[in-house]
Amino acid sequence: MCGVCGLLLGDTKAETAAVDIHESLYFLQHRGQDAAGITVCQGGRVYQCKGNGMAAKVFDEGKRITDLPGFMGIGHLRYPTAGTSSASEAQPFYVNAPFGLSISVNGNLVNTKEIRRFLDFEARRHINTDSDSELLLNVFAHGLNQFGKARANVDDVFSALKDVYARCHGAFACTAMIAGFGILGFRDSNGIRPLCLGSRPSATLEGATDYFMASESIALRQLGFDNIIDILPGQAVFIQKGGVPQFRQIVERKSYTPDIFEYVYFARPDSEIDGLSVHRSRQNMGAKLAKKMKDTLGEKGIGEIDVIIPVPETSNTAAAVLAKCLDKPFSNAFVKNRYVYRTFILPGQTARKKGVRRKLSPIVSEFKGKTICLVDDSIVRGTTSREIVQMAREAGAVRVIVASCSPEIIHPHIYGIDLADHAQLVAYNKTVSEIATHIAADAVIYQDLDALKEACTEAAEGESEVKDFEVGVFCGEYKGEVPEGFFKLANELRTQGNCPAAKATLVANSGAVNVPKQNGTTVTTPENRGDINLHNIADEA
Ligand SMILES: O=P(O)(O)OC[C@H]1O[C@H](OP(=O)(O)OP(=O)(O)O)[C@H](O)[C@@H]1O
Ligand SMILES: NC(=O)CC[C@H](N)C(=O)O
Ligand SMILES: [Mg+2]
Repeated sequence: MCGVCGLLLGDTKAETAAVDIHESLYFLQHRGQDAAGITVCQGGRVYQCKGNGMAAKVFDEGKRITDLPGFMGIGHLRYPTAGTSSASEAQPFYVNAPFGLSISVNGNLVNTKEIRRFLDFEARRHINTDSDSELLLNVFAHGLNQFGKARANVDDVFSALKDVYARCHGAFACTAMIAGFGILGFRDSNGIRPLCLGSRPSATLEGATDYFMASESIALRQLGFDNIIDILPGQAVFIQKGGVPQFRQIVERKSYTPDIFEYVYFARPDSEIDGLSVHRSRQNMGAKLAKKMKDTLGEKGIGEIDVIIPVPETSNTAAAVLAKCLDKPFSNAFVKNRYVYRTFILPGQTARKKGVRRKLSPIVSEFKGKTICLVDDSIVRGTTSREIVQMAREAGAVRVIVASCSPEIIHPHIYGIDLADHAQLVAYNKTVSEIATHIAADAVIYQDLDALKEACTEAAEGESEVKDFEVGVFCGEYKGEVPEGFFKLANELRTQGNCPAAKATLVANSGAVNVPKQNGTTVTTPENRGDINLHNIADEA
């Protein structure tokens, strides 16, 4: 679930776009911890810095920003969900022809094999990595090139996007830059991945306006942007140098169904997505889960619970409301190590497991001799719940109930979350009591899907058009099309690819043909191969 952004300063002589973009990356960091990048443009020339690591590492605490001059640019934070974790797949991606195009993508494509074939044999464009985002950029570039012009106009840009929507299936929210011309934002026809736009008065040129797009509204607000609107499903916006936003419905909207996982886990609580407050949705999840607990455990069962304990950090909001609704004491009895970040989006199960113990530790006195109810936003692979149930017992809890703000996750996520194949999902093919046994809890209680959807729709700040969500992980019905044989192929490639660092699951989604094989000899994986990092100042360290 990457973070993307794009900025165009009203003062075209300004050279500080990278300063603001860099700042915004800190408000989007929770969406991707593996790689970060910024591409800017000054005088028609493109400058870029990107690499593996969090923003602070890649940009060396801001030092590199001075090497990135320009009045417009785009940024990216990567959580790899296709291709590999190689530094060459850090974004933004750049292609020189036509016009010097750069792109930042949040999302996943589901028909990469077909696109790769098209680009290879028909468009005859060279693809240098396993990333699906590089494919999307090249489809766009091919579309623009078809006009055979030395300079594109705004209509050309929108027309080329038609090709992107026609050929690239899946979910995506993208920011793009055309050197010397302007910045572009567009969103898939179901609005699965988020993107919003805001404006602020220019600080350096009177009467001029700066425009900024980002995955989450918090990044806009913290940088002083206002008048925030969501880009709509199938819609694009282009802001030409010195101009105002021009909107175009590129394809008909198929639905308006944002990914419910944004509200459950991904987004920051201080963001609003598609008119729904993430914070309020999580409060509602807590209230609805309290009701489900009453229905499941009855008065006696509820009476036995001594304390409600959140599993920091995402579930804090929901757990506090749940405790209030059940009239129970609430305790922050798991302390979150502030120097450890999100564990779910770490690459590799070993790192994730280690991450949980490093991140959470119990205040023993809060557990001793008690019946506790642990509240988490989701139970996916069960890595977190298995570890924390054990920690709670080690700390002296006599009974441990685990309550999840979202229902059982039994299907893979295919639109930009590395949410595994069925076999890795703890709830797959198990009854609730089998899940409890698996994570060594005395009981597990899950939110119902309808209640979760209501929790989100009831979080509208004013009007929201959103009445339904992408919920494929819970029910197996995805909003976008899923090509025939997609899961079978993904599973086959994943099994063959048995290559932890390269994240075989990701290779599966990329449509790449040469999956590394484990035959006892040392294999060159996409991970340890040298990268060709084109025009990247991060290499000059
Ligand atoms: O069942 P699992 O596979 O462990 O995945 C679910 C857990 O992972 C996430 O936490 P994470 O530590 O990533 O982030 P947070 O601090 O925002 O809660 C999520 O909030 C759950 O706690
Ligand atoms: N999580 C995402 O949005 C990832 C974007 C893209 N599929 C990548 O892996 O780089
Ligand atoms: Mg968590």
